[in-house]
Amino acid sequence: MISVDEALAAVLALAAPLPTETVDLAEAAGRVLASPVVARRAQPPFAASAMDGYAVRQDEVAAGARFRVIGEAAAGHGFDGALEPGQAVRIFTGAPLPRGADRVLIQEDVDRTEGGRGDDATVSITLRDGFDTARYVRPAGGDFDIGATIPAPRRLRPADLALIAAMNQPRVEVFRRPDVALIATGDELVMPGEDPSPDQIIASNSFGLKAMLEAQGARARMLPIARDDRASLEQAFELARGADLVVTIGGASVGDHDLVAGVAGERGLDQAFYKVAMRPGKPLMAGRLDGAAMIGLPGNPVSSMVCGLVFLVPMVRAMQGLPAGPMPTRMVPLSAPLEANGRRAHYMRARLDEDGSGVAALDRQDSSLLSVLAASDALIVRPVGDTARGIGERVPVIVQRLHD
Ligand SMILES: Nc1nc2c(c(=O)[nH]1)N[C@H]1C(S)=C(S)[C@@H](COP(=O)(O)OP(=O)(O)OC[C@H]3O[C@@H](n4cnc5c(N)ncnc54)[C@H](O)[C@@H]3O)O[C@H]1N2
Ligand code: MOO
Repeated sequence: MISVDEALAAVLALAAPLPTETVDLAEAAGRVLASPVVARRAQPPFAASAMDGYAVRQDEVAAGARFRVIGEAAAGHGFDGALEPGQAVRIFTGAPLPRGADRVLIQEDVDRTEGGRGDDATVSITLRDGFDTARYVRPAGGDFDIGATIPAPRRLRPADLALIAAMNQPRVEVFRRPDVALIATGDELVMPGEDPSPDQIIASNSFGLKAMLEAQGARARMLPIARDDRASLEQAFELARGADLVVTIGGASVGDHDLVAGVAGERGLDQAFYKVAMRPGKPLMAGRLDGAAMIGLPGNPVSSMVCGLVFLVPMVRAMQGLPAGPMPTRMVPLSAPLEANGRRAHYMRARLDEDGSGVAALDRQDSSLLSVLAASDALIVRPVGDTARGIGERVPVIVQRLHD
């Protein structure tokens, strides 16, 4: 049995970054940027008004000052001329500031007077006492300048997409999504909604894993359930061809019906390891098969989900060019004591206190209990041989990601 760290290093060695592709910005949410984005335009490209009001010269601003309104600047339609002393231009939010102006008076602060008729019509404004002293001018390039750069790799969030659009870049280069084939194995399994015989149960693991992997940017294909015979498993491996990562679920242990390692071996699996010193998840297997990475997950539902989190998530992240490494942990004080740990690293299903300031392991830790997993929002990571821990001691915790 190897350690979790050794197993993680071995699976990450199977997970090189995938080739890149160029996609429309509208399709890029959640993808990982593969090359930096450089602004083709400054934002704002001109000094712009931040408010609706009147553009004037800052050095003329004083309570009671009067200005003649000589024109209008709206968003998308600037004022062509230049502002002379004593003049103002009606201006709206987002409009370019006229030449000569460097201050905007908000319309709430002025009294407007209209005089004359026809060609002689004049509009003037007078600044009231107690006016707002802010300048309300957004300088050119105040958000970003031409050449501003978003570095890669980076998972593109909604705000990034808005920023890239503002930089006038309609497409981005991203890493290809990992294609993951999920193969559930076992005569006891039927799909949800089907009619199980008394000896059967519902195949649940692929649903949790699919959601977990897709939340990380992968595409996960659920292949038909492979039965506990060679032909059925062979067929499933055939259907998995072309995937970047093939994940089997179950059939990994030592029972007479546990066929995965045998069949994968006959198909040329270059095995990296079998069995990891962790709980749950001991009978984990990894290797390379037909040019793809292959991971054999244990069948117990919590084992497969914990292994998914500890190994598959880092793998699909690395395949998308993100830094390769373990799931991040946070040190959180215990709000209930823990017994000493044994010879396998233990990933204990746990709940954070309401305010996140403490964490307690749930009572039942059997690896078949999906209801306990679903009630948890964290995993306490117990190293091999960890001593008993008391209330208030800080322990490493993987937070939330089971529910992402
Ligand atoms: N003599 C030993 N027996 C077992 C050992 C061992 O070391 N010696 N290891 C145990 C551990 S730890 C685990 S974990 C399990 C894993 O075994 P397998 O990977 O071979 O899994 P199965 O036997 O196929 O299934 C285990 C359990 O999980 C259920 N299952 C399987 N697939 C699914 C699925 N897609 N959805 C829902 N549930 C699934 C299956 O029905 C079994 O109940 O082995 C121990 N035994
Ligand atoms: O190590 Mo197994 O994965 O307990 O359930």
